Amino acid sequence: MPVPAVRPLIAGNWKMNGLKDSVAELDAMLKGAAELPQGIDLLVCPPATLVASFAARVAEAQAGKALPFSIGGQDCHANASGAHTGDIAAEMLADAGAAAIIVGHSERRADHAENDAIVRAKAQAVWRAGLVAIVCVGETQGERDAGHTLDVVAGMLAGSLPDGATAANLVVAYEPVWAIGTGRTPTAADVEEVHGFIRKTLSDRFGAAGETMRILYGGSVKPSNARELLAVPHVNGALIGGASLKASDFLAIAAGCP
Ligand SMILES: O=C[C@H](O)COP(=O)(O)O
Repeated sequence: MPVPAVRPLIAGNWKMNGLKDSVAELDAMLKGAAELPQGIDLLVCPPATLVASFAARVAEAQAGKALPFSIGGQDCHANASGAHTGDIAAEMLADAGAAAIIVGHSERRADHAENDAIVRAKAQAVWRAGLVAIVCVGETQGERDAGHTLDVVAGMLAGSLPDGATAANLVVAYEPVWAIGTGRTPTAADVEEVHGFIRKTLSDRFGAAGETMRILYGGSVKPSNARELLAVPHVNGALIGGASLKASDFLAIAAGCP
């Protein structure tokens, strides 16, 4: 199928890393972002404790400038408020200045027993708060070895994506679980197969909107492999864990956008 021109998104997921003094890394990212080629969106998802201060810092840096940089959350509860000790609502992240929220990351699915129905409800919560949902899908090593990658991804997309997705409110991140934090990545041909499959699935379900929804690749993306991965058809950016903690690596990956 034709490969549409889609504006890339380079997103950093800091996971459970970062303290107040990590603002120095954010400042370095903001400085470097101004020097990147035009047309690349950047997003950093720090721990919830840093969302408000980081968003304020980004807003300061953007004063009078077109700097496509935003701050996001890493998870949210499906409800807007209530008796859910330790949880955070999408509305709270929006109030703190987040523009997007990751839902359905494999670490949430594994550590917190989140299934597709829960992920779907969370994605709806993200939209209710007016933010962009970044929904993660991906197979385990065992599923890949058994030749079930596309079936697993199809099932996760069908179960995790709510109706009503548009190119503006949904980003899909393909993250093979076995590639996360391991230094191992699928071949470019394997990434192309899965991203092409996701594109077709999105187009079949959401029509024209599905043709330009961003599909990110995530799992051991580094400056050394970013250029090759980002050049794969239907790879519209990256969701980066470890390498997003260091401004120089994050910026070098972004510079690898075709
Ligand atoms: O959300 C990000 C992914 O889990 C990738 O993490 P990683 O770049 O450390 O492999």
